[in-house]
Amino acid sequence: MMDKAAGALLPALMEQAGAGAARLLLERGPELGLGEQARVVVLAGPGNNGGDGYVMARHLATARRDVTVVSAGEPRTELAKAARQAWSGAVIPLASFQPDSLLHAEGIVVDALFGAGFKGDLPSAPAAFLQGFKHRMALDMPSGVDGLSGDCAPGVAPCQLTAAFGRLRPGQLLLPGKAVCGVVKAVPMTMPPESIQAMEDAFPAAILRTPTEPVPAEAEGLLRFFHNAPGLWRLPLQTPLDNKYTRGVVSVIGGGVMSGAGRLSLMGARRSGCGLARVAVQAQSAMIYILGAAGAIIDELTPSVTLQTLLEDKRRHTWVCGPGLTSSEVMASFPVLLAAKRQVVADAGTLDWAAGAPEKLRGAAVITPHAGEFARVFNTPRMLGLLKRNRPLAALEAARLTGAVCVLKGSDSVVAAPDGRVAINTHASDGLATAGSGDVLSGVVGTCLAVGMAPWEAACAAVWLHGQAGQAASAREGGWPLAEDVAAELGRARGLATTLQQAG
Ligand SMILES: NC(=O)C1=CN([C@@H]2O[C@H](COP(=O)(O)OP(=O)(O)OC[C@H]3O[C@@H](n4cnc5c(N)ncnc54)[C@H](O)[C@@H]3O)[C@@H](O)[C@H]2O)[C@@H](O)CC1
Ligand SMILES: Nc1ncnc2c1ncn2[C@@H]1O[C@H](COP(=O)(O)OP(=O)(O)O)[C@@H](O)[C@H]1O
Ligand SMILES: [K+]
Repeated sequence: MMDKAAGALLPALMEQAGAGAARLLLERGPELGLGEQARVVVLAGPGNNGGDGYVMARHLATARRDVTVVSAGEPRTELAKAARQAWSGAVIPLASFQPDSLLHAEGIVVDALFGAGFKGDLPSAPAAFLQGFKHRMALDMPSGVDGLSGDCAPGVAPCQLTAAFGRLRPGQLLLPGKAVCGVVKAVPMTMPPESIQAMEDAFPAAILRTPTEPVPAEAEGLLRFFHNAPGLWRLPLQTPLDNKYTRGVVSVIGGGVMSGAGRLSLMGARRSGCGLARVAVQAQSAMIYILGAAGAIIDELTPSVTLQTLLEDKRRHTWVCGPGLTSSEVMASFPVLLAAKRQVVADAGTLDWAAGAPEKLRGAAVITPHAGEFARVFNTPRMLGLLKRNRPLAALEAARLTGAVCVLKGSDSVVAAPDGRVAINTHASDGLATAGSGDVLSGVVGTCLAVGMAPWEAACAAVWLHGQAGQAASAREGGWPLAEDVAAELGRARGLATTLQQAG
């Protein structure tokens, strides 16, 4: 709960939000196709989002813009009431507003109906009102979008521009919300640390912390969001004292039948900078790995050299288990690795092996399901519901059920740790939607773990490196890279990450 002193800061925040949103509209109106004299209609809801709308209207009027406020309900909060009072223009009840075809085509509606406080179904009259306009700008969120998950209620009117207040919200970055926010622009807000805390208290857990922002002790263990970027984690730099072992050893369980996935994972690990990568594979299938990667060591499994034998080498602490593996290959390796207390990245075949039985993954350091794999492992109605409507919570719950960090892959990957940290990754490329790109990622996670990073930081770093490599490979290949092209960019991605993390 917010204390009194923190509460006293909120009117100033609303003033900054409304003034900043007005400035944003004035600056970006021409890009939205609005003329100099375009009329602005603010649809104000009953909460503080509506309050922001009244403040914005006041600033637009001061800037001599033609602005009309339409009310979709009397203000209910003290803040919104004060903002309403400070607005000296008329307020037209929604039911009395007269439609006007010119206004609808050439003006813009500001969606100040609901923001972070939206719950349930979108009322049809205000939703239809918003939809009637050609141009729309949202304050905080387009009404009907859940600020935490990006879930959209039926009837959401997509906006071309969304003003984010001080901080981004998860729902502005996660699909489907991201798709209806249009361009999201942060309205800078001067916030002393007390106001950051006040905002967090006002909207629990639904703003994104920047990488360098400290987490207050009382937030430890609670759900909290971060934007994934260098600085949130730190990759080790190269030093003259390095040798291949200090850079980390990654071992991959190689599939006997489907070798491509394991080879891509190997490539991901090597290209992202591990000092040594090895593959453990049944002897009869070893040749493809031997011919495919001159710099890797291939350990041929025979009745006399078993996985247990390889595990006697304590330097081989990090393993990738899953890409290209059949269930029997997983059964013969994954439990053995866990019993030997190794750090394991569980992907692909290992996830399929754990279908309907997430407890089988307990002991893994990181799991990397895409939505289909997630649905197979966590197949209860509750988890399937979360997967559909709240990916951050789905990933968090998966992390808590398995004790592993969960990377829920997609165009908006989320990385959740059992302790409540959830990173949202927006640094990626559609070019990554190509077969084998996830296999590459599992190898990168392996490298980040092998070099000594903690599992959540390792997974976040790997997702960012993979995203950066995806962007670079897409640029190089005209938008259509292969997984191999993505892997080829990982060294440069790591170089960039280390530069950026030092700058941050
Ligand atoms: N307090 C602060 O520090 C700041 C708040 N800000 C604004 O405050 C907003 C959040 O304010 P609130 O918590 O008041 O929430 P909202 O203004 O988003 O909405 C809450 C109101 O809408 C009603 N409501 C919610 N869902 C409904 C539905 N489906 N049908 C009908 N009525 C529904 C609720 O009963 C409540 O009256 C943010 O989105 C942001 O715009 C900004 O001013 C920035 C600073
Ligand atoms: N549209 C997209 N934008 C950004 N990243 C994407 C997109 N589509 C897929 N990805 C990323 O590409 C990878 C695909 O992994 P996965 O589905 O496991 O593929 P595969 O099994 O073929 O290796 C994941 O890391 C995912 O986050
Ligand atoms: K809104």
